[in-house]
Amino acid sequence: MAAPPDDDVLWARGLHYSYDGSPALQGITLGVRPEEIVSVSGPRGSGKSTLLGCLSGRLVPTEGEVWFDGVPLHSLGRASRERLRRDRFGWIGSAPELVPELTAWENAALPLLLTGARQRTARAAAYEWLDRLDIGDCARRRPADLLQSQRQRVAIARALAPGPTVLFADEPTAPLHQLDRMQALRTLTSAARSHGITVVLTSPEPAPAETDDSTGTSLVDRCVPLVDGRRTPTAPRPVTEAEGSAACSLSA
Ligand SMILES: Nc1ncnc2c1ncn2[C@@H]1O[C@H](COP(=O)(O)OP(=O)(O)OP(=O)(O)O)[C@@H](O)[C@H]1O
Repeated sequence: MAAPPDDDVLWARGLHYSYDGSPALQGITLGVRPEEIVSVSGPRGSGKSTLLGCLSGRLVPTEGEVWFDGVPLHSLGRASRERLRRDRFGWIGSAPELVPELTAWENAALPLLLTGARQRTARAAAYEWLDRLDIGDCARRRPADLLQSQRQRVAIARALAPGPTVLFADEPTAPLHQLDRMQALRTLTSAARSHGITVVLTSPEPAPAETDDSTGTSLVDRCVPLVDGRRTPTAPRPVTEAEGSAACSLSA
């Protein structure tokens, strides 16, 4: 078995995944460099969520390999995989799944508390991220008292507060309005960049949201288009602003 390239923090080769015999991924190979922000795009059912699931250790591929930082995720036992996910990965889903009984800061602090951090440390980190995401004044409110866009920011704070090496975000802006979408994506990508966090996110088609309307710049470094569980040709990296938006829209 060939070792993964040294310069990729996350590397997958020949990934296949089937649901009850129906193929969702059909031989995906993909490398992600440290601190890179990659968007996996494609139409509904193209396998984006399944790919993210396999890369993040939520799903075990039917066939193929996933390596993270030199560790073969695909062959780890369940307990080691869960530990690695907890300690090194962050996850944001398309719906902000917050604990309704907890306040915003308690939700954001939860993963840190679960890894044994002291309450004071977890609270400080939670407040810091909520502030950074411009929702510090919502810290004491419960999810039901927040707007959807604020809840999604709490979910982003919760994913970033433990300082993951890789953040996986499955259509993180899907439930938001167009304006909130761009802002949430800008917030997420700039927070990740400033903290050296690698990001793999999925983006639906049509209307990938990676190009910042206000500046015309691409918020992601690279788009990986999928169709029917396979990669389609993609732009070389690093992409320029024009290439970034073209690569995303071409794959529609
Ligand atoms: N839990 C499941 N059980 C059975 N089939 C599934 C399941 N999840 C996904 N699939 C199927 O696998 C294929 C890929 O689905 P996947 O959700 O990964 O695609 P996607 O690109 O993320 O789609 P969407 O944008 O709709 O979320 C689809 O044909 C889908 O119907």
